[in-house]
Amino acid sequence: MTELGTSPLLAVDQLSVRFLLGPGGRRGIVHAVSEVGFELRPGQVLALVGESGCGKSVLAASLLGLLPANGQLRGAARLGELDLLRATERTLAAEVRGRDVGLVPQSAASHLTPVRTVGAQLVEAVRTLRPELDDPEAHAVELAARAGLAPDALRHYPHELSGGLAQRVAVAIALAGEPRVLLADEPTVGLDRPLVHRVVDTLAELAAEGKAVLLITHDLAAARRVATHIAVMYASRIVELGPAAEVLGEPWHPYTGALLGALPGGGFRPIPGNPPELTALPEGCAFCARCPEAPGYPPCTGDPRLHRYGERYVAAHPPIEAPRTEVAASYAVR
Ligand SMILES: Nc1ncnc2c1ncn2[C@@H]1O[C@H](COP(=O)(O)OP(=O)(O)OP(=O)(O)O)[C@@H](O)[C@H]1O
Ligand code: NI
Repeated sequence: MTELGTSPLLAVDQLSVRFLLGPGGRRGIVHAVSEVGFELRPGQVLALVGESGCGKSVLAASLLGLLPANGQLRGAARLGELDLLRATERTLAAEVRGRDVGLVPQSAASHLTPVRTVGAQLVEAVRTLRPELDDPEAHAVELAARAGLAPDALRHYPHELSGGLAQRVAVAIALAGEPRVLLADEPTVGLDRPLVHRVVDTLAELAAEGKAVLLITHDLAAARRVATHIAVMYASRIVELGPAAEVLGEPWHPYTGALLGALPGGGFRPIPGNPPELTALPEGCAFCARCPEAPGYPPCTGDPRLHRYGERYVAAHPPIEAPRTEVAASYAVR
C-alpha cells in the first residue's frame, strides 16, 4: 500500500460545481458536485462509483478545465503545486491535459481518427508530447506494450479493433505524455467481463508502477477488483470514502450497501426509486427517501458532510461503534 508521508499528486477539497439554467440561473441551479474532497497518491487506484447522473464526469471535467460555460466552481484542487482551479486555459492545455494528467476517455474508439492506423495516432501523440525523443516509433511500441497491446495491434485501423483493444490503445495514448495521474472515465463501458478485467488490470499495473489512478465507473465489480480506495458518490456528494476492502467489506453508508446489493453477489436487488433532482436537493441526507434502513440502524444523523473515523469517511451514518465524530477537515486517503 501507500507509504505514509507520500504527498498527494492530486488533492481536492470542498469542491462544488453548480450549473445555472437560464440567464442568471432563473430556471434553476443544478447542484452537480457538492463539497467533494479526496486525495490521490502514487500507487493508489481510487474508484469513484455511483449511479448515472450523480456528478462523476462533471467532477472530472472540473479538474481539467473542461466544464461547460454555464458551470461555476468553488473549492480547491491542486495537482502537485499547481492550483488547478486558478490555472489559465493555456496552462491546463499545455501542462495538465494529456501531460500531467492522462485521460482515458469513455468509448475510446470514437476518439480515434478512423482513417489512420492506431500506431500512426500513437506515434503522433508521442511526437507532440515528447518532442525530445529521437525515436518516437520505438517509444510508441513501448507504450503499447505497457498498455497490454502487441505491436501487431498498432498496424490496425480503429474499426478493426475490439472494444477492449481500443480501450488499451486509449491507455497507451494517455501514457504518451508520461502523466503522473491517470483519469479514466468509464473506461470499460460496453466491454464484456474478461475485457473489463484486462483494462482495469492495466490501470492497476500502472498504479503499481507509481502512478495515481482515478477510475470513474458504474462497475462496482471492476472497482472491487483493482481499487485501493473507493469513493461512493450520491446526488452530487461523496457519501463514503475509504480503503476499498473496508468499504466494500463492511459498508457504513446504506447507499454503499444498496449498490453492493444490486451486484450479482448481492442478489441483484435493485435500489428502489430514483435519486433526487439535482435542482432540488433535500436538506440533509439525500438518500433517506430511498433508504432501505430509514428509519433504522445505524441511525441517520442527516448531516450530509463527511465525518472521519480513522481511515474511513462517511456521511450521515456513523459506524455503530463510532470512536469519535469529527467533521472531516481534509480528506487524506491513507
Ligand atoms: N451543462 C450542464 N448544464 C446543466 N446540467 C448539467 C450540465 N452538464 C451536466 N449536467 C448535469 O450534471 C449532473 C451530473 O452529470 P455527470 O455527467 O457528472 O453524471 P455521471 O455521474 O458522470 O453520470 P454517468 O455515470 O451517466 O456518466 C447531471 O444531472 C447532468 O444532467
Ligand atoms: Ni459520467
